[in-house]
Amino acid sequence: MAPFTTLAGFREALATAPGCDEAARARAEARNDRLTKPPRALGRLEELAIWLAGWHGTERPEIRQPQVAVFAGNHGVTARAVSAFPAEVTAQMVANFQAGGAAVNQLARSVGARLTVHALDLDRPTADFTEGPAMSEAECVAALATGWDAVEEGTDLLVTGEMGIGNTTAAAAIAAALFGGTARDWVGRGSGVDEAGILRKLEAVDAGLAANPAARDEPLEALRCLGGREIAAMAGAIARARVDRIPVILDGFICTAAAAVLARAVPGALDHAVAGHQSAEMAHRNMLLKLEMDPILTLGMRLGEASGGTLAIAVLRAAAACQSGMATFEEAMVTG
Ligand SMILES: O=C(O)c1ccc[n+]([C@@H]2O[C@H](COP(=O)([O-])O)[C@@H](O)[C@H]2O)c1
Ligand SMILES: Cc1cc2nc[nH]c2cc1C
Repeated sequence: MAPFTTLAGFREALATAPGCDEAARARAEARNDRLTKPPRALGRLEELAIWLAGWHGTERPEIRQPQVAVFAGNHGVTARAVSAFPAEVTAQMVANFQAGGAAVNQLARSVGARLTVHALDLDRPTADFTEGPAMSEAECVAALATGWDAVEEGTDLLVTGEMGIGNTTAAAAIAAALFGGTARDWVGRGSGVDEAGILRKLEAVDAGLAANPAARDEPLEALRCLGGREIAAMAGAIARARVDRIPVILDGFICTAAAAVLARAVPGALDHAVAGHQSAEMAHRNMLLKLEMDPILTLGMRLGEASGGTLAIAVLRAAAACQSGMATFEEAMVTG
């Protein structure tokens, strides 16, 4: 069970998390130097393998039990017509995930990952954040705890993702609160809203920032006041993974906004996380730049539901396979 009952308690749990296994990381680096390839010829794969080694605590990491956790929530701000789709689609897509018919089901199967789906109070949307906080502290803590508890025993790589009509508006508002700027800097098309919808999103984000001044001062207040339950749950799962030294692959724009809350709340909170991909959502690139994260894939995806992060499991697994399975120069008797 989650070891916190307040936002301050959550922050404390995250702040006292251990770092990676530095000795294992150093051994992995030394092993990588002896593998049969010119130095750094595997590019980013080498960096990813060494990072994974540190969090797995072994110079030969292996991904055996990847978990893809998808969280769903509904947003009061959808009353302001900020999405191309109606709010009912959130619950309908949860049913689709459960029946195996969504993109993420196919992607998870193709990389051999276990998919878990977590619907958070879909019949009780958050409050419209243009009028005040989206969640009470108790609601936000409950959503963080759902995410925390969703990480399964034995998981050795976690991907977090979401489903929530209206949540690109919430994520844009969180980004503006954390990184500064106005709605213009962070609002994009989401699931495909038209020009008039973009104007309503811009108005909603600016109104949300004005109605929730504390959001700019305290990252967890940004989450509570502007976020949604699925966004808080992703933050909870990512934090739990940090505490248990489980590496994480982030998905797209909304997932990165959830992660950014943690990075702003506690320095080093995302040391165990990599960006799985860069979404086509306009401001995702800038959010990743602010977090100094280099996405593994850039495929023009903007689906959410953990899709891009799940695909990146294949790259991490390949990186681990090279690090762990390649022969050294001595073993293969190759002149180094
Ligand atoms: O992951 C992304 O970068 C991403 C970009 C645009 C849209 N989405 C998905 O679309 C939904 C939110 O879009 P919207 O237009 O309703 O705010 C939500 O279910 C997300 O999973 C996801
Ligand atoms: C159909 C649909 C599927 C999704 N999957 C994740 N977000 C989504 C948003 C929509 C609208």
